[in-house]
Amino acid sequence: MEPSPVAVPHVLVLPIPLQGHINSMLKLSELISLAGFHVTFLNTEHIHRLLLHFTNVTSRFARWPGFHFATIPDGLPFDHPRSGPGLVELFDSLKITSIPLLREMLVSNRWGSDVRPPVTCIIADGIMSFTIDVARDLNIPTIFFRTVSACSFWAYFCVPKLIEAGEIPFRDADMDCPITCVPGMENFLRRADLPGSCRTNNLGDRTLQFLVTETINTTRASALILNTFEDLEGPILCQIRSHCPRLYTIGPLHALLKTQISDSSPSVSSNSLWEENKSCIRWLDSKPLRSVVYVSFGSLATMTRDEVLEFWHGLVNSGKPFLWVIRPDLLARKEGEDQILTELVEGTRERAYIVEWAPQEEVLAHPAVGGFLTHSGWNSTLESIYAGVPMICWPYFADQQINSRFVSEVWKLGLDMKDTCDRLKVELMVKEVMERKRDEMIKSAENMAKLARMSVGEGGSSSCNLDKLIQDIRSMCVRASST
Ligand SMILES: O=c1ccn([C@@H]2O[C@H](COP(=O)(O)OP(=O)(O)O[C@H]3O[C@H](CO)[C@@H](O)[C@H](O)[C@H]3O)[C@@H](O)[C@H]2O)c(=O)[nH]1
Repeated sequence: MEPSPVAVPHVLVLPIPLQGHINSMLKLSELISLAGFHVTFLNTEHIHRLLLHFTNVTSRFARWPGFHFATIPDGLPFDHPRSGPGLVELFDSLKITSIPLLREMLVSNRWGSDVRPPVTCIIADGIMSFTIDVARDLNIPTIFFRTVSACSFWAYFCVPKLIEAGEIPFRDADMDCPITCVPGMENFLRRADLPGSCRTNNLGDRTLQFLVTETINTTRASALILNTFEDLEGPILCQIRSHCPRLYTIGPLHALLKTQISDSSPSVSSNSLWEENKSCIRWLDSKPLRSVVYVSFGSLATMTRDEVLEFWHGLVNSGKPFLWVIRPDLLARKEGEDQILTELVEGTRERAYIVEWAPQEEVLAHPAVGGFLTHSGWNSTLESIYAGVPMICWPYFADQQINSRFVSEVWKLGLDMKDTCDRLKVELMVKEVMERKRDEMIKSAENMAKLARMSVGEGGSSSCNLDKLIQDIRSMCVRASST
């Protein structure tokens, strides 16, 4: 009997409810919607409320007739912080709440309708491997999207090998000691550069176990999507392909979206969970070419009062103007410490601009920005690479530790100041990037930006891989419906 053709695939997109993940998943969803697919984007109620409040997602996605949002509870009380130490509770609660709900909703065809077929494919965040078990029972192919760099993915993948070789747990406190068991990184990787959770003496550490298991589970998925590009991480991608042969690199995703959807200016495509303060663009307009240091530590990092002060003094002493994003929850605040923010604003009125959240892509594309002091989150790193802005890296946790090593040692796009936080070092790093090494840094940043632009342009690797992904989703759905 002829298999019944599936006219239009229906993809269920399942993000982790955190800014860096939601942002990338929404961008991917727009690209898939552009191909004419039905897309259901499953948000937690909490994240959906924030998105509706701070962005124009409803009107923006209205242009895709096949796209719709759906929501599920995350199982936590309304006022739970869902960040910092609360992240573990979020993950635990998601697992307990989501698995039965997801199964029930798929079985009852909750997201299908007269005009929308049942779900035919799932694209899940790559650290939600429980999806595979649910989907497999229902014969639905699952593709994983890992929102981190290929280099950090590969390092997590190699952790069992590192344990077997006795490289972790570390035998002493020498963090410069070379790590030799991650193929492709033998010449430059040190203990200090391994993803944050490897810095433990307890191999049963929950975060380490979780990330390693989730990474290895990727081999069970039908395919893997990474937000990176071949010219940036080619040698590491070869290593990953020997375990996950169906690998689509479609980064930088924000740039691919811009090239595929011509009216997608940065401000139009914001997926921010905080209110963007656009007044900083006017402030940047008044500053000379490449004179400003942009400072942001992403959506999750927190800092102590002393760390904030060291950065502040270092930046002020560098003599450069700076634009600093200080999220309302950046400071691990204790009583009386709110005062510090007022002092910062007052003390830097001449040369600095402080906002709670910025339109980051627009800031990085601004000609006045000459350097980016960043926590090395993967989205920020890619956005900086695409904009051709050299980086000063102060990694906070997880993948950021290895991203910063690649930025400084492999791609030569900036400097890595991990594990230090003192005003002299900050001042020195800023001066290196903005003055002493300025020309060489700008040259390599511009070269890499050019490669990034080529990868998302017509015939570029990421653009072709997106086409291939779209075709493969169609064929996966036809195959699944015929078995
Ligand atoms: O004022 C700001 C600050 C940030 N952003 C955006 O927020 C995102 C931040 O993402 P990222 O740089 O990846 O940092 P995190 O929010 O910390 O991301 C988490 O998720 C990333 C992707 O998985 C990981 O690489 C990080 O380690 C993890 O902390 C980026 O798109 C920024 O453009 C803004 O729009 N405005």
